[in-house]
Amino acid sequence: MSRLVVVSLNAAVDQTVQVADFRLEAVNRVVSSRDDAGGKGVNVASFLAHVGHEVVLTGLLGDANAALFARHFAAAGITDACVRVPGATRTNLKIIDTLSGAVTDLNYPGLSVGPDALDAVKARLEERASGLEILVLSGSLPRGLPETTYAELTAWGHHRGALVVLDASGAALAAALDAGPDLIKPNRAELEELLGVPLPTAQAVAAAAQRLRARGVGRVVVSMGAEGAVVCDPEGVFLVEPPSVAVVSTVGAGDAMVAGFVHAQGLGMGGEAAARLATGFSLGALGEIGPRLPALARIEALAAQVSVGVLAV
Ligand SMILES: Nc1ncnc2c1ncn2[C@@H]1O[C@H](COP(=O)(O)OP(=O)(O)O)[C@@H](O)[C@H]1O
Ligand SMILES: O=P(O)(O)OC[C@H]1O[C@](O)(COP(=O)(O)O)[C@@H](O)[C@@H]1O
Repeated sequence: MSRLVVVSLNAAVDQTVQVADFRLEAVNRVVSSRDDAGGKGVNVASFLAHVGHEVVLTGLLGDANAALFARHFAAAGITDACVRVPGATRTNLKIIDTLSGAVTDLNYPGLSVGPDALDAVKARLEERASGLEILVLSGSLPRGLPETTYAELTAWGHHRGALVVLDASGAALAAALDAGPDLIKPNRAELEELLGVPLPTAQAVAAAAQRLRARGVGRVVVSMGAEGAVVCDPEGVFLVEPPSVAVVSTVGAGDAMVAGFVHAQGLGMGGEAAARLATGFSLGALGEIGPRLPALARIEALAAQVSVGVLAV
C-alpha cells in the first residue's frame, strides 16, 4: 500500500436531514437527522481507510467541535495529524428529499484562518514527507488562505517525489493547474466555471479536459453525476458510464471517485481499469449517507457493471 497523506483544509460536519417532499417557501418537517465528520479530504481519507490503506490526514479543524472528528478518525483508523485552530469547523447542511431523492447542499465558507495555520499544516507535512508516495489535496479553502495554496502544496508534493491528486474548484484550482497536479477531478459544473463556457456534451467536456492536460495535468477526470465521467489521460479519452442504481445520497460520490483512483493507483492499475474501479467506489457511496462504503467485494461487483467507451474528440 502506498504511503499516503490527505490534506483537508476546510473540513465540515455534514448534517444530513431527511425531509419528505422538501419545498421552498414552505414549512418542512425533518424526518431524521445525522451528523458525520465530512468535507472532501475527510471523506477521501475515510474511504481509503475503509479499503485498508494506512492514511495520515492533516489540515485544519476548529477546536470547538473537533471531538466528532477525533472520534471518527479513531474508529476509522485514520492517523490524525490535523492542526487545531480557534473556532468551530463549519456544519454543511445536506437536505435529502425522501420522495424524489433530490439532494440540496448548503455549504458554508468555513473558518477564517491566518497564514500561521497554513504554516502549521506545512510543518505537519514536512514531518510526513519521507517516503511520501501520494498526496491528496481535497476541498475548498477556508477564508484567509491564499488562492495559491494548492499550487504551492502541489509543487511541494512533487518536490518530495509524490504523485499529487487535487480535488478543488474555482480560483484555487485555476491557480494550481500550472503546477501540474497528477490528477484533478472537477465535476462538470466546476469545469464550466473554471473555463467560463458551457459544456453540454461529453465531447465538449472531453475537449476541455484535453486542453487542461495540455497544460500539464496528468489525468483529468470530469464527473457528470448519473451520466458518469470523462477520463482523459495518456492512454486516451474515455466515457465511463455507471449502471442505473438506487441512490440514497449523492453526497460524497465525487470524493469516493477520488479515493477509487488513489486506490487503483496503489494497485498499479491502468486508466480504463482505474476508471471502472473508481466508479465502483462512487456507486458504493451513493447507497450510503455520510462517508461510508460497502465492502470492497461489493465495490468490485459494482465496478464490473460500469461500461467504458473510447471517446473520439
Ligand atoms: N445518480 C447517479 N447514478 C449513477 N451514478 C452516479 C449518480 N450520481 C453520481 N454518480 C456516479 O458518481 C460519480 C461522481 O458523482 P458526481 O455527482 O459527478 O460528483 P460530485 O459529487 O463531485 O459532484 C459520477 O461520475 C458517477 O459515476
Ligand atoms: O469543500 P467544499 O467544496 O465546500 O465541499 C464540502 C462538501 O463536499 C463534500 O465533501 C461532498 O463532496 P462530493 O459530493 O463532491 O463528493 C461534503 O462532505 C462537504 O460538505
